[in-house]
Amino acid sequence: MQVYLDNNATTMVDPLVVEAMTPFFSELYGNPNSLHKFGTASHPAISKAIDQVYTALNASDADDIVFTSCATESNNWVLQSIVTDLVRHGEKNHIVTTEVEHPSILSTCRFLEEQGVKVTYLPVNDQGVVEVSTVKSFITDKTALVSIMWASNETGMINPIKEIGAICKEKGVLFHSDAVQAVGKIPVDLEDVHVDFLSMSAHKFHGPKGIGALYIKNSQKLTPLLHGGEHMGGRRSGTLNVPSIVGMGKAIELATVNIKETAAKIRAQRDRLEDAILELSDTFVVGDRENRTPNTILISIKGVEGEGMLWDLNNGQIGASTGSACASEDLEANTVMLAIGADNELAHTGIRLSLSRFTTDSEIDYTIAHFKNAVGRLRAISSSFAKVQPTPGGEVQEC
Ligand SMILES: Cc1ncc(COP(=O)(O)O)c(CNc2co[nH]c2=O)c1O
Repeated sequence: MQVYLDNNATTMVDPLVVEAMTPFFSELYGNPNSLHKFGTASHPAISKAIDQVYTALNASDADDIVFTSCATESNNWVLQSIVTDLVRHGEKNHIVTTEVEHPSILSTCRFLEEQGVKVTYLPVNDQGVVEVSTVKSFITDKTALVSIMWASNETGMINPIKEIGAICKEKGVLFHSDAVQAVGKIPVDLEDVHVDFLSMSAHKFHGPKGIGALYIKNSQKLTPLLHGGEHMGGRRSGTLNVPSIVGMGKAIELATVNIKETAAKIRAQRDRLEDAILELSDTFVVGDRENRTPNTILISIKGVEGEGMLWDLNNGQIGASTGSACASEDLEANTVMLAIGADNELAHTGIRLSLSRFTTDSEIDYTIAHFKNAVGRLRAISSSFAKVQPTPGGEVQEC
């Protein structure tokens, strides 16, 4: 049996999405900007995909949805263009974000700091969530943008976006949320929650890789990151990736049409897996279940290196991760676990398991059995998990 539990890294493309995309590779393949019928033939499908994204986010017609190549591009676009529009020529020079954002936010902020932009990296609490009062206390009259992720890719923990958005609106500060791990997993209603910009990525909700989008409220001015054509109303140049745009539209529709029922099914499987693993001694899960995306577990197993556990799981045909794939190649401690106060040893023991609507009950059963055996094996050879075993004479010895 093969079990894929790394859906926060990327997901399988839903076969129904592949079916929707197929005609636009070799049949309706014209450039949508061409005036002939080969180009205009794809326009209805592009319009439908845009409508599917608007519907999924409950966005207003006054807002813009601009397709990008990925959420990394969307995040770079907002941060770099806010500097172009509000910092270089204006009185503002400050960005507020958190210590636990995705590298596409943190690395871009560090790049902007090299250009003189002031960035505040807010701490998170022991649940990995940023406190509303903390955000409020660091906004000044020089703050150009607040950028805070809707849900963590590492822990699944959900930030108080509605409250933060209300504060930003009240203070007249632009607010961006990287919602990559929220869209398609939990309800995102932009009539109910105020954000000026929102990033999303199709391959996180069973759409194709290489396509994302940026939501822009009320057509807010935002200098393009990519120049060189009138695509997407001059917002983002580059020939439209029609198959992937169609795929993103179909994927977001499938992911959100029954989102509450789907989330409940995934959560039940996640909780059963989590409960079983927590029966093991010296284990703990980051964050409470009520304020977490339904598919994610970041669990610490004392005495078991995360990479060693990944290797054992992989040998058992189970795919998981120690955190963001963007950082998985190195053997560094999990930054989020360090941020919530875990010591360095503990921060090396994090394993992230992320389910999807395609995860089956038998896959959960198999994972529970393998996980428990793996922990026993790995702890038996772990120097940091010394066991105290009674000897025949009753003396106790370290081993
Ligand atoms: C919160 C968040 N923002 C941005 C990105 C980048 O999205 P992309 O550019 O469309 O790929 C990711 C991908 N996160 C992960 C990729 O691999 N493991 C992860 O947790 C993410 O989780």
